[in-house]
Amino acid sequence: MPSRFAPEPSFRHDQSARTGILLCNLGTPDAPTAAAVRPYLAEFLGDDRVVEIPKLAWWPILHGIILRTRPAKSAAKYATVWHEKDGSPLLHWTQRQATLLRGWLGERGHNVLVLPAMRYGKPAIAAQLDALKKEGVTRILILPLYPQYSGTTTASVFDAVYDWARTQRHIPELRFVNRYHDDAGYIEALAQRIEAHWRGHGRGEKLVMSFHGVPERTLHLGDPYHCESHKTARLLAQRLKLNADQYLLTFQSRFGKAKWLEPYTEPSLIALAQAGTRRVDVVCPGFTSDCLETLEEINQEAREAFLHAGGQQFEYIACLNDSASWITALSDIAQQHLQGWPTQREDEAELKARAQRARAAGSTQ
Ligand SMILES: C=CC1=C(C)c2cc3[nH]c(cc4nc(cc5[nH]c(cc1n2)c(C)c5CCC(=O)O)C(CCC(=O)O)=C4C)c(C)c3C=C
Ligand SMILES: [Fe+2]
Ligand SMILES: [Fe+2]
Repeated sequence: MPSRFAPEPSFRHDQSARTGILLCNLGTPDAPTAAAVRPYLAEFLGDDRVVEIPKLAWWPILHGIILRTRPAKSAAKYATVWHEKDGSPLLHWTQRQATLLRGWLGERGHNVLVLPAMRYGKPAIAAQLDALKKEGVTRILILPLYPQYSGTTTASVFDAVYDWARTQRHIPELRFVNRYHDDAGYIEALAQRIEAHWRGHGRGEKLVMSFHGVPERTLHLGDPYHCESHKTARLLAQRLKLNADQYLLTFQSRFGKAKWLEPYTEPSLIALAQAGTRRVDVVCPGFTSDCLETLEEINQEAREAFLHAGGQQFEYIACLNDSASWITALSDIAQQHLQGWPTQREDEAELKARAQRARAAGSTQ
């Protein structure tokens, strides 16, 4: 009788257990074309963590309207940020973070595999979990690249991992990182990014911290995202010694007609320009990598709106990407959650020796 579980390699007594980290981000299309954006959007907007409207009502809107019109419009925007050699900025930075994280943990003596994964599109979470297992990984830390927990993002990554686990006979040990919105290293990495920009370009009258939005309803239903975004902003402002009128927290990327978290980024920038603010510096602390939402929506569309409304100078401050202070922070966060797992090279050597001793003892009995 065929098994409903994925085939397992034969169990090997002498195989040493390895640890892996899955660095998860949102996802991106394969190319900046309508044909490539359509399946990506179908997967993304078909996720009931992202759009909570009952399927019976949502499916005709998604498939009958949105997926007929939005892919071409989104593709045109993706084309403006797509890198000739590296492709999607989101994928590029996520891959780079995975490579650097493995290297930095390696320098600290940890022998761990680190793979990047995307919740929508490729490399898919299930495929990367399969790849880790193939490498003999038996413990996996799921590390989403979302500092603030949201049901729409963090929980959706976890869903994909649980779905994969349902297909496995031999499930690896799993750990999940929910959040690091108030982690001292993450705040420090953001502060250093901003200070470096100020050193090179001077300082604006207002620092606008723009976070991705979510429907306001989710806040009233218990989602911590709004509060965690506010805490990140407050800690960052404290670290930069900003008083309340020197910075502003806003939410961007509204989708659909429902009310999302306020204040909205673009109308706030227009209001600032109209009130006489000549220069703004804009940073996106909730995005650990530059992507469509930061490079196009903020650095192109929002810039245009601010300048059009009478603003004089718009400074976009790049995301954390592969900055050294961010990779250090990410390594610290990972290390904190790896505690108790034998990832140090000497731990592994000790485990191997113990297994050999046990085998030798067994053979004499
Ligand atoms: C439909 C509702 C959406 C919710 C809720 C949402 C939450 C959310 N998203 C991010 C991070 C990213 N979103 C990105 C793109 C993007 N987001 C939505 C919609 C929602 N996001 C859409 C439809 C798109 C695709 C582009 C478009 O057609 O407008 C991206 C960029 C991806 C890229 O390839 O560069 C990121 C990153 C967060 C953090 C979040 C909730 C907190
Ligand atoms: Fe989004
Ligand atoms: Fe957007």
